[in-house]
Amino acid sequence: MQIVEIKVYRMPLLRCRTGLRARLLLADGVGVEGCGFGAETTRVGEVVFTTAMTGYPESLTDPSYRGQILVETHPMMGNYGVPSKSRLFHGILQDYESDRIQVEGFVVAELPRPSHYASSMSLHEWLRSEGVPGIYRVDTRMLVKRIREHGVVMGILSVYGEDEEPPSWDELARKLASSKTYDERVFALEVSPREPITHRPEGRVRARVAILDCGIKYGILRRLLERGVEVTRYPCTTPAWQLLDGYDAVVLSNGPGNPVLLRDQARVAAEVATSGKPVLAICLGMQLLTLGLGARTYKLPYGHRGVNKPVVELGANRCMVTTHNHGYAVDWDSLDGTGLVPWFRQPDDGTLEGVRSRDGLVLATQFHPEAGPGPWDSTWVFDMFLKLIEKTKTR
Ligand SMILES: NC(=O)CC[C@H](N)C(=O)O
Repeated sequence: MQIVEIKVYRMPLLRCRTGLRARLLLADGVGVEGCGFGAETTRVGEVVFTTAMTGYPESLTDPSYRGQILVETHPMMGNYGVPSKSRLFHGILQDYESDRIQVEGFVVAELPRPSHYASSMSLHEWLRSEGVPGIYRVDTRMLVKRIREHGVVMGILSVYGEDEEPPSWDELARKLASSKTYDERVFALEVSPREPITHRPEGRVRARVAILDCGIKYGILRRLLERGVEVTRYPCTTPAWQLLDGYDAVVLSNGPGNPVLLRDQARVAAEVATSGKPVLAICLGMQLLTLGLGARTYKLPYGHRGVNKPVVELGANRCMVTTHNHGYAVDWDSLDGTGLVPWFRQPDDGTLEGVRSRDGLVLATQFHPEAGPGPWDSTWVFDMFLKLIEKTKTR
């Protein structure tokens, strides 16, 4: 997309504590100047926002944010620093959703100094050590309003030293125009493991589950391991027979990017879903499952990202507050003939938030029942999955 005119917004910048400045340019011509933090580098990504008020270590390491520049609506980020990686849960990092920062860039209004007993470093140090740029002291309300009204846009974020010549807006515009858009890139293969990885629970093994790992959040592993499930994560390119061979059930993971680019994975999802074994599909997993069975997905104008999103369980007359991170959704009207029925609905915009198979063996949520971060209202979905596994094992 060609930028016709650039309009620059600046907050009064007295002094940047980090000694860095930053420029963020959106593809619609909005330029924002602020203080920089993290790495002195330039990155391109789709600019999206989350309404989560906390849980930034989990959001930043969520592989589903790959390819995106994340704006936080909550005005202060970094208050409790960055959790130490020595905190483990069943051998998995306790406060992270993967081993590294996944976002392309981070946009926050204010970056306070951290204070917390479990903090090992500041947000600035963490982003710098992982080569990720950040910008603070910017009007994130203005950015979010624009995205909400005009939809998500591509953007470019550049961090430079306070005494250096800033990259020109034209140069940033040129780099942005020559980059591929988010929707046409396949990110899932970048965050998927190269080889199978097995994690064993502490204590008795109640079930063995194979995961089609297209960028799984560690929270899903934690919720399975604490229930006595041994999990084996397979690369996103694994055929269905391997996921079914010797396992009690299959999990189709969350992951980044446009689901329609993952045709082979959608076929695999449909095969495991019709195998007679229980299947739990989360977020991208639900999109692959529904696509594979003949439904359609579409892009939401500005997505659902937050830890404070209501979903209504259809037929049960109850509502839960849940964690979301999705830019695409499944079309309600395309479920006919798939063997799937609606399960959850988002009451704000009516988005389909979950489906189940008619025989009840396949459970799929568009939201994140593992809630990392987020309220634990929906972790019972994992108990339901375990009950299904136990029922089918003794059949
Ligand atoms: N969290 C996810 O799995 C995201 C799925 C997909 N990439 C989307 O944005 O809709």
